Amino acid sequence: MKSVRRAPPKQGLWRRLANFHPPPSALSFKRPSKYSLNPHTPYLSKRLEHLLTESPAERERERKREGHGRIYLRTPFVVRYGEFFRDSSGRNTSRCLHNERECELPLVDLGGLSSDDERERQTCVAAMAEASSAWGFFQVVNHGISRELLEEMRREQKSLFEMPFERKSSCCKLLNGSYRWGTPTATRASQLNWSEAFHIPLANICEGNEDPSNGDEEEFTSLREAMERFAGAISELAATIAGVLAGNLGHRGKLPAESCSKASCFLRLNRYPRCPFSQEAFGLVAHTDSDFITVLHQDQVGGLQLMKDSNWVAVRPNPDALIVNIGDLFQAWSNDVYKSVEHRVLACSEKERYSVAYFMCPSFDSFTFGEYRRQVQEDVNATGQKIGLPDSSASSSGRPDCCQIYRQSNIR
Ligand SMILES: O=C(O)CCC(=O)C(=O)O
Ligand SMILES: [Fe+2]
Repeated sequence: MKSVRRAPPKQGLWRRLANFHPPPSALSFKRPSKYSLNPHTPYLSKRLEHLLTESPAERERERKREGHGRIYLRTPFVVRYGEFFRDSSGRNTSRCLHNERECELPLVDLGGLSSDDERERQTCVAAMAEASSAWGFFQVVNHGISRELLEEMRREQKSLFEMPFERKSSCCKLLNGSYRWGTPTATRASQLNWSEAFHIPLANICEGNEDPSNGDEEEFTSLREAMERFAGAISELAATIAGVLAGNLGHRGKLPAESCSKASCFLRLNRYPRCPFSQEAFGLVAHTDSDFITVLHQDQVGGLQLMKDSNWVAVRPNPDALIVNIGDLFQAWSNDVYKSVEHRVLACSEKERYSVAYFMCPSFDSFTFGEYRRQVQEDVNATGQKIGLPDSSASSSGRPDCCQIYRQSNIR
């Protein structure tokens, strides 16, 4: 496997990828390094320690209190990051992020793909291709994933996040090392993700319960089964969509989807806790996805925004639809025909929000996805941006986050 050569700025990996129409290849994937849970300042740590070790009964009491309006006071997010939202006099600062225009994303009925009528099929393909170029995002209905499966996945996701804070970081083989919360490197509100997530390679999900000595595994059987079914269905959907979009560009042979292995694709379970500083906090800061294509199942709370014609627009949730977006690799692979568009999630004070994202990350003959991620990270560190992205105005300091480099945007 050749290593990735550092390319000069302006050309960089991005341009090389753009001219690269890859045959599928074996993928060597490197697991993400273990997430550090302890970026806490000393004067907060004692309190946090207490929070981390609170008993289930204590958590229950806390939940009840939340229900009676005494919310947020002791959550790890507030303890760790509350100081970002106070000015020097100790007052809460306030800046409103919530007045963006709401939009209806292009909606594609995937039923058209299996139509006997060739024109109908072509209309469906054209709608996806058009949206991928003009928006980088679209919604799909009649996507073939049953409502039951989506609901089951959401139920399992919720009970997973219900676990005590400390358990989430080290609970079992299935999840170990995949939990992250907040943004350990953040030094101000604009860099902070007010969210927690499990970022799980498909290989982990499909491994099965191989180590019966690990008592935790049993507890997660229903989660694993739901994830396995969900991952199977959503990866098939992503491969179909990627194949159709690649076919539309004239790539009829081996498609990138075929070079995806279970080790190179991820499920990311996101939870956005209620946030007392929602006027100025991000659930997820502005970023583009570094993968090939992402398929997202979100709940009805809302908060996802994307960049359209240099403005942020809010995506109105549609209960029947999944959201598809183009990642950096697909933009490069398509010679910029399809766009990897910046998006972000706003925090919400009223309701917590859940989403599940599937990241399709193929590999190529000359480099692995892990190498690609490292190169992107180097580019971000050296130049402040992902080389070749259209928006060069963002001042950034990114960090690799499996499938993403979060670009710290100029928004204050
Ligand atoms: O939760 C969402 O709506 C978006 C999630 C996302 O952009 C991501 O995980 O990369
Ligand atoms: Fe994303």
